[in-house]
Amino acid sequence: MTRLTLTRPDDFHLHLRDGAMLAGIAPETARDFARAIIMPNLVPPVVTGAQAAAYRERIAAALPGSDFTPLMTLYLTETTDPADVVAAHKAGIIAAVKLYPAGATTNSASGVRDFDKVRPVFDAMAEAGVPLCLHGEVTDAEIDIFDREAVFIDRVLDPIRRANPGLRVIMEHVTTKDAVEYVRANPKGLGATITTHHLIINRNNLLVGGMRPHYFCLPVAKRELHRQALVEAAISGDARFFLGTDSAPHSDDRKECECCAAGCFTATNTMPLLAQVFEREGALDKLEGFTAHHGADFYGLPRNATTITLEKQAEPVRFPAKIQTGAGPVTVFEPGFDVHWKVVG
Ligand SMILES: NC(=O)N[C@@H](CC(=O)O)C(=O)O
Ligand SMILES: [Zn+2]
Ligand SMILES: [Zn+2]
Repeated sequence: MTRLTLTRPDDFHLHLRDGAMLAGIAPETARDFARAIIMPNLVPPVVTGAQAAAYRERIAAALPGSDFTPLMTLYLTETTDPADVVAAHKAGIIAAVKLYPAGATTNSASGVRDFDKVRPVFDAMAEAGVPLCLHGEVTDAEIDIFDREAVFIDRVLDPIRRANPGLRVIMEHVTTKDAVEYVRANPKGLGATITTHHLIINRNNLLVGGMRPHYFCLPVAKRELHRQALVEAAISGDARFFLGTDSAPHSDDRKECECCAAGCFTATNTMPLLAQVFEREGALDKLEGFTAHHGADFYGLPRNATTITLEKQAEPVRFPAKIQTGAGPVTVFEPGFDVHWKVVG
């Protein structure tokens, strides 16, 4: 197959940032994607419906003439007002609420420490049908960073789901076989996003032969067997697994320094990279479900009516190495293998 026309994809986990960075990188997503779930971890975070509405306006202003639709989220804190969440969802301002355990990742200091404190919000969300997106890692100093996702499932996620069986939950950017197995074993109300980069790199790519700051993200890439479990889930056709790129731009000076910020930037080349990965697995026929159908169905959104076309090139395709923004250059994720697919329409 050399030409592939798919329903236009959506990105169910995206960082667009704000200000000059937003202006510089938003077109990279809007070029290929119809919609994206926009992460609220700005500084300060997006915590109220009014702030989400204002952020949505700033995104629209950064994309003049584009029909891209940002699907907004609220950043859950221990003082979030359940009534504000429900009202913002009812008004069509937000599509979901995002839970960051305090300290788990970039800009998560205002996240949740005591999960009991947000029970009333979960109850209201379950009642009103508002989905919960999770950064699923514990933050306890004694837990090894490579085990933090698996421990989160047992200690935090499973208890939340038992206490609120009606809550619809999306485990974001899953990185382990454990997470894939947990989703498979819990058929009701549970979905998971998988990033582009976690389908491509394992922890050796991050650490062998020198540390690669542009491969550092959270949750950190795991062993090869986990990457393989993610690929199997993505190409399985199982509708509970869908694309959330977690494209998370940081300017090069924040990546190439003593304390490198976490995040990989894949907005520019995600669809060609995924086509390459799915083709390698003999699963190009599963790419449309993963990138365009499963997530929309999970969120109860209509599937996009427009399409995207990818074409296989004889020569490897060259993508820009960096996107220049008013907030500095951002390095585009480099997969470490030749990519022959190109978006042509
Ligand atoms: N994934 C990351 O490594 N970083 C994200 C935050 C997140 O999604 O955890 C960011 O905002 O930079
Ligand atoms: Zn995260
Ligand atoms: Zn993220």
